[in-house]
Amino acid sequence: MADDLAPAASLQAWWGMHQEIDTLIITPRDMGRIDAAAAASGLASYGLMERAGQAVAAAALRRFPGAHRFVVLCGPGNNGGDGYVAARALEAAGAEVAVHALGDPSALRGDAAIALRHFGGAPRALAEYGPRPGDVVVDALFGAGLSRDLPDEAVQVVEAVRRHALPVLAVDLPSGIDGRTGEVRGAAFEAVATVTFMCRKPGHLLLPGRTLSGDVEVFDIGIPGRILAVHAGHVRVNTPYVWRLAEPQQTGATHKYVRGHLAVFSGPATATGAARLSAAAGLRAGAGLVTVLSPTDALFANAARLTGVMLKDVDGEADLAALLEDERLKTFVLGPGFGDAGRARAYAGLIAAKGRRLVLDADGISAFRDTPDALFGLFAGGDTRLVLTPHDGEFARLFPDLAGDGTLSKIDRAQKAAARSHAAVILKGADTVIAAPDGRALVNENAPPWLATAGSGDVLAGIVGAHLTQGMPAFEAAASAVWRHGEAGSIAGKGLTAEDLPEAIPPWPAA
Ligand SMILES: NC(=O)C1=CN([C@@H]2O[C@H](COP(=O)(O)OP(=O)(O)OC[C@H]3O[C@@H](n4cnc5c(N)ncnc54)[C@H](OP(=O)(O)O)[C@@H]3O)[C@@H](O)[C@H]2O)[C@@H](O)CC1
Ligand SMILES: [K+]
Repeated sequence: MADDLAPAASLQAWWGMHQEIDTLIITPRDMGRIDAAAAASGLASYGLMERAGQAVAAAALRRFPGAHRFVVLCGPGNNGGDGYVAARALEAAGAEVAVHALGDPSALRGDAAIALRHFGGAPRALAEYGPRPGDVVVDALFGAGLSRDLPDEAVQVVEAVRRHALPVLAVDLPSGIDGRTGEVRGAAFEAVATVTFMCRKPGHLLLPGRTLSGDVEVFDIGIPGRILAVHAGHVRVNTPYVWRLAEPQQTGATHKYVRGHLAVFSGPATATGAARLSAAAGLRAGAGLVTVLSPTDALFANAARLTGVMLKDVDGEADLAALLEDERLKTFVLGPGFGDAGRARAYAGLIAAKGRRLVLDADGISAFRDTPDALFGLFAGGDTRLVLTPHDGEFARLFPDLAGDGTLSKIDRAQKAAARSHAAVILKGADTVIAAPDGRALVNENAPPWLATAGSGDVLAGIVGAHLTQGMPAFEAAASAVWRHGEAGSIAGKGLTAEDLPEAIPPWPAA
């Protein structure tokens, strides 16, 4: 089709070759591979630990100038090793330092054992730590290697530190946060700040890890970018960097039909507002033309409140089939306020059969709760033409097994769902994840908390539709829509209502 302006395959290749370190999100497993590859390339691994620990000490001194005492809690692995380096550096800076170890320090291996030797002091047992006012806790118990729930001894310290409201600076990750999923394993420190190395991990971006990590400082300990790039996986932060090449090109000569025609299905007379929000957002986000397709009984309700958006009555499959004869109608938004599940399934079937693109949201998603495979089959062939925009509840309707699998991270769930459904999936939340059927995934972080308001999802669906109908590939259309939606939330500001959002959608960022 003429709307395939940027072929998905070349964007995929670009993704593999251009890796801005700030955008990488690396799982603990891949970070382990990176460590191993760095060591195999001749990079002295203790040097990495030394730089990591020094960075932690520098952050502690900078952030907590009024600390009476730094209490460094060291675990049984390399996270503990970073802690011993930090303790040594803090002492060298003239600070008062107490070190407490989980487990037997003489059992430390490798670089962590070297770090303890350089520290030179004798750590006291973790259970002997008694919090005092003025303490700043440097948490080096567990980082990337946390493999099960925190041991009781550590849980007790987490609770004592919380009771005394002591500030915590976490090394790599707050202990208790699973770096792969962002979930809490038993208990976790709540850090004022976290110093991590080279790149952020999923646990820094996925909730609740995102909140518990506080400010995340990423420190470059000197692992070459070429090693990171080889093992970086397919997960990135959702920034314009990752989709800017797919932005719709607009010239002075761009005709409104070239910018694409978007159609949004309205619900019945009692539920028309959601579709109008989508339509208004679609127009503002750059669709050349937007039409609300309305049941006849809702025409007046819609007509009274639409400007700039066109209106057409569609009362069933025959009407829609006739409309689909118009090749310029490329993209549909189905679901906001739609209501009628049977009709939603029939409409989705027709749209798929005619090779059009579909944003399936809200009631459109729920309509397939008993027959998700039928939906996935509709869009199975060719380029990705379906975008699904579920929140967690809607996700569980289409993918109950994935929703119920506690071993999966939110990123894993979105990736598996995208592969299964042949759709770009926007798994919504404060930590929205966008995934493509080919395995690429993005975690979004620009949405302000007040964006979670009634109707906000309808606006997002409209922006996605606008991007699709301008020819963006589905994944890039979805990701950039989530980003612009987040920006709109910040621009509209605290106390916004969904009606404020379309006007606040910003222009495309400068390339
Ligand atoms: N990335 C980099 O480039 C660099 C990374 N560096 C640092 O290395 C850190 C990763 O080190 P790591 O792999 O040794 O893991 P870490 O978090 O110390 O824990 C592993 C130990 O804990 C144990 N253990 C696990 N869970 C447990 C539980 N619930 N309860 C009890 N025990 C448990 C586990 O025992 P096991 O599971 O084997 O029985 C093992 O002994 C990383 O976060 C960063 O700080 C820097 O030094 C510089 C370069
Ligand atoms: K830690």
